[in-house]
Amino acid sequence: MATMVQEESVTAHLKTPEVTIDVQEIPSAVKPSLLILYNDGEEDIVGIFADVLGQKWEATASVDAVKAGPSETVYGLKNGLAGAQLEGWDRSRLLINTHRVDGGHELDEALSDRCDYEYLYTRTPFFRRDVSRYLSLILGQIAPHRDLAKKARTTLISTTFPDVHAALPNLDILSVGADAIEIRVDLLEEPLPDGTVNKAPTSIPSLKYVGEQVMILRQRTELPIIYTTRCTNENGRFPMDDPNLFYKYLARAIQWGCEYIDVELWLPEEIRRRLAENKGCSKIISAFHDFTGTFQWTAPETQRLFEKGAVYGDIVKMYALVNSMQENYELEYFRSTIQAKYPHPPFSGLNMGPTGQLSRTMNKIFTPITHPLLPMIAAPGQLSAAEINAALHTMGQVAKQDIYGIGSVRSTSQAMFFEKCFNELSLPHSFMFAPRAPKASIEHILRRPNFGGAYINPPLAASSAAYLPSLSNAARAIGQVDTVLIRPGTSSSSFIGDNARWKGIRATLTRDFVPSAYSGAAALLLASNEADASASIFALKSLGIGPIYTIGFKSSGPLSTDVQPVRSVEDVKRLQQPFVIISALPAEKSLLVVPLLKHYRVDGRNGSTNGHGSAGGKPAGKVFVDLASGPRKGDPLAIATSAGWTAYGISDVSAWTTVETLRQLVGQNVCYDFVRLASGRGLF
Ligand SMILES: O=C1C[C@@](O)(C(=O)O)C[C@@H](O)[C@@H]1O
Repeated sequence: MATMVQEESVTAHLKTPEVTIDVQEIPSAVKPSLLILYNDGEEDIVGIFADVLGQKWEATASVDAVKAGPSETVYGLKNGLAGAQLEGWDRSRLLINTHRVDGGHELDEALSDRCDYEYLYTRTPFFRRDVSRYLSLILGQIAPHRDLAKKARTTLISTTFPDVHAALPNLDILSVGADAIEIRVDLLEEPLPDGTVNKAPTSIPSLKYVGEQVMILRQRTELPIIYTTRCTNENGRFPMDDPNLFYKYLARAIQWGCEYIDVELWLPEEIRRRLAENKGCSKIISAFHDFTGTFQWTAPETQRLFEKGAVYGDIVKMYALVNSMQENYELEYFRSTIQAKYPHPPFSGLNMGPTGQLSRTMNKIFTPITHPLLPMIAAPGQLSAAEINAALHTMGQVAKQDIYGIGSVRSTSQAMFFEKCFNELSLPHSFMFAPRAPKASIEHILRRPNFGGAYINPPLAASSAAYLPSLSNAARAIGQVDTVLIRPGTSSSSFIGDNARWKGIRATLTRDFVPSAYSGAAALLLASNEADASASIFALKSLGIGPIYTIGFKSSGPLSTDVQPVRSVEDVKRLQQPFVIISALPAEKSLLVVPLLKHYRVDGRNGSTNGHGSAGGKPAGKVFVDLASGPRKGDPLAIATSAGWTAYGISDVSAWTTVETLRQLVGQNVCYDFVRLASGRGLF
C-alpha cells in the first residue's frame, strides 16, 4: 500500500489542510506480469515494453522458464516458438502478441486468438507514446471512461473515411471539441491487390486491414477510440447473416486496446454476453438504431430496450429516425424518466433526420458530431460541434461569458489561441486579459459582470485568496490556485479555486511511461522554494511515487510525507537512484541540475526518446522534466537527452496544462497536439 493524493473532491476553503490528503490503495502499485510474443528479429520491442513499464525484461525460449521466473520480469518469447508451448498455458501472466506491421512478417491469426491482447506497430515511424497508452489502458492504469463520465457533455467524431490515412492531415483540427473518435469499420474499403476496391455489399475489410487502420488512427490521436461495426439494417455496411463475424471483429478490437466497442442490440444475447465477459478494460456501447420511422419513445417496449441494453452496456445508445417535432419532446421525456429510474448506465438518445436535430443538441452523452472536412456525414441530421454549440447558445443553454487570462505578462499568443478555439467551436465567449500586479488581489476581476472563469499565471497562493469559497483538493494540497471556475448551476459568485498545473505535469510524466513505472520509485526534485515544487510533488504522489528527495528547499506543507531534503554529496551517493528528476528552478539557475543528470546518467541509453537502444534486461527508463521558462544559458534538456534521459520541457507541461484548463473552463476537449500545432512556439 502506498500513499496517494486524492484530487477529486472540492471542499470549503477553510478546512484544515490535513483533510486534503487521503491514503488509498493504488492499483497501479502492483507491477504487471507479462509475457510478450514477438516477431523473429524484433526482440527489442520487449525491451521497449519493459522500459515503458519501468520493469526488467528477459528473452527466453521456454514457457516453463517464464512460469518459474519472477512475476515482475517481463518475458519475451519469439512467436514462432509459442505455438505448442502454449498448450495448457496457465494464464499466470497477461499474454500479449506483438506484431510489427512493416516488417514483412505474416500475422498468425490463430496465435492472436490465443492471446489476451495484441499490439500492432510500425517501426518506421515508431510511436513510443502509443505503447504507453496501450499498456496503460489494458492494464487498467488509465480510465478514460471514468474521466469522460465527469464531463457535463461528451461528443464523438464519427469518421467516415474508407482509409484513415485520408484523415491524418486534418486529424487535429477534426478532433477539436471531440471527446472520442469513432472508426466505422464497416465503412473501411480495403484495396484489392490490383488497387481497386471490392464494392460488393457483402464485402468487408479483412481483420488484417482493420487492425492496421486502428493502429494508424491510434498512433496519431490521443482520443479514445470507438470501434463500430454498423450493420446493414442500421445504416451501415456490416452484413448481418453471420453474427459470429461481429464477435470476431469486436473481440479483436478489445485485444487491440480500443477504449470502446459498439455492440448492436440485435446481436444474439450469447454474443453480447461473451463480449462483456471478455471486455477487459474496454467499455461497451450498446447500440440500437431504428430507421423505420415508426419508433415510439412513449411505447413500453422502449424502456425494455433500454433495460436490455443496460445488461451489458456501459453506455446505452438508442437512436431513431423521426418525422415530427413531437418526437423530440417525447424523447426528452423518455430521457429524463429513464435516467431518473436508472442513473447508470448513461443514456445517449437521439432522433435522426433533420427534424431530430434538436435532440442532437439536447443529448449529453457521446453526441456524434461531424466536421466539414469529413467526406460524408455518418447519419442523417448529424451536426458539427460548432453547430451544436451555436444552437445551445441560441436556446439559452450556453451563456456568453468572459473568460480571463490573469497574469503578469500579457501573452497575445495565448489570447489568440483561446479565441481560435472559441471561434472554431462557435462558443459565444470572449477571452479577456487582465494584468495582475504582484501581490494585488484579483477579487475585483472575479466580481466583474460576465466573469466566466480564469486561468492565473503565475498562480495565486491559496492562503491569500479567502474570497474563493471552495478549493479543489489539489489546489488546497498544493497551496496554489491557477484556475478559477464557477460552480456549475450556481450564481456567478460561487467560485472554485483549482490547480491544473499538476495535471499538466502528470500527463507529461505518463506520456511515455505507464503510471505503475513510477510506483515506489524515487524522485529528485529541485526548486528554490516549496511553492514552486508543490504541483510536481502532488503529481508525483498521484502516481504513487516512493521517496521524493529535494534539493534547494525543505518540504513542510501538507505534502511533506516521504519528502526529504538532500543535505550533502554523501546523501546523493547513499540515496536510492531517482527514476525521475524534476527541476522547478528558475531559468537562470536551471543549469544546476546538469551534474545530477550526468551523475545518474542512464546506462545503455543512446539518448533517443523512442526507446530503441534500451539496455537489455535492466529497467532503463529515466525521466527528466525541466519546468523553467524563459531565456537561459545552457540547455539542460539537450544535456539530459544525450545522457540517456527521456526529457521534457515547459512547453510539454504547458500544453497539457492548457488542455486541462480549456476542459475545466469551457468544458471542451482540445487535444495536446492541436495545442502544440495551433499555438506555435510563441505560446509558452
Ligand atoms: O451510432 C451512431 C450514430 C450515428 O448513426 C448518428 O446518428 O450520428 C452515426 C454513427 O457513426 C454512429 O455509429
